[in-house]
Amino acid sequence: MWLALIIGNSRLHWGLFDGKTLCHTYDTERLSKSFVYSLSKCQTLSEVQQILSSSPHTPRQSLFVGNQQDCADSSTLPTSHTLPTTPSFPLLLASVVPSQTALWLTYPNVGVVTLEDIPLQGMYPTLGIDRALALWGAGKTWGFPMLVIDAGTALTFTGADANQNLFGGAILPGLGLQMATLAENTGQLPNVELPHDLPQRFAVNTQQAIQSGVIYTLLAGIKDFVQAWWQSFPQGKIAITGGDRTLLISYLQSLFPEIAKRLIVEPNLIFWGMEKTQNAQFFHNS
Ligand SMILES: Nc1ncnc2c1ncn2[C@@H]1O[C@H](COP(=O)(O)OP(=O)(O)O)[C@@H](O)[C@H]1O
Ligand SMILES: CC(C)(COP(=O)(O)O)[C@@H](O)C(=O)NCCC(=O)O
Ligand SMILES: [K+]
Repeated sequence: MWLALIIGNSRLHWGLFDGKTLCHTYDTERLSKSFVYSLSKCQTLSEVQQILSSSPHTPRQSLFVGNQQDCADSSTLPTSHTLPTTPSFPLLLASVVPSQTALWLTYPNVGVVTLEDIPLQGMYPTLGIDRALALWGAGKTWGFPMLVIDAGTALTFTGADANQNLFGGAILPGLGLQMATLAENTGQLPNVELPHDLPQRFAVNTQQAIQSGVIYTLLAGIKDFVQAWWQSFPQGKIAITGGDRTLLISYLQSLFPEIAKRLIVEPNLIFWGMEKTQNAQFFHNS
């Protein structure tokens, strides 16, 4: 068993693996140095699950990964399994937040994924590790050419051609960040939640005007990138991930159903990418 930890700009994403099988995922807030220490002292799987799902730093979401056929059910996990030889539960880390990376490097049994661990060609040195991993995970799972849309704190497009060569991509503020930045940097605009359904385009109040502006321009931008991708790669695949994927898919289904139909929706792309690196091979036997 091993833990994968992805440190994004909004929160931490945890994956509990049994070898190649992703058993549980958890999203938590950023955690303290004392939490890192407590996790390192866990001796059993149930202690690890306990600390992740009910620490004072309560996770906002705790999901059972139900779509993996061979995934162990939580009730069948060896909850009293004592860790055999390693002093701490093995942890594989991928982070796009350097200050958080530094904190987690204090964990005794940590491996860090870098771009060098990902066999994609043509990556530039400052490419985000989350983008490279999501692209690798999606391409190895569904095939190349592959374009990944990650609707997280930032919204990113990251594509690779049939030869697993980075084609390129783009970065823009994600849905949440666009809403927040309007509220933070103006005198009269309120903080507004994202609606579940596609709003009216021509709004007649402030709240709906913000929602409309952010959502319709983002959808138009996605449509434009997707069409450009299909122009370069008519058979190219597209996968979407990230915390805002479900909302975006629902908007796309209303506005551009032809595009929505062709998207692969997968919350765990980065975990699949981590599992498919050499680092994870190392953990498969632990
Ligand atoms: N429970 C949640 N907590 C925080 N953000 C959430 C939650 N559910 C959905 N989101 C959305 O997910 C976005 C962040 O996406 P995520 O992929 O988690 O980011 P990152 O990996 O960059 O930390 C936020 O903009 C927010 O709109
Ligand atoms: C673009 C990102 C901020 C996305 O981070 P996230 O929204 O997933 O937290 C991150 O991948 C990053 O810091 N990238 C480095 C620059 C680049 O990819 O070119
Ligand atoms: K992202």
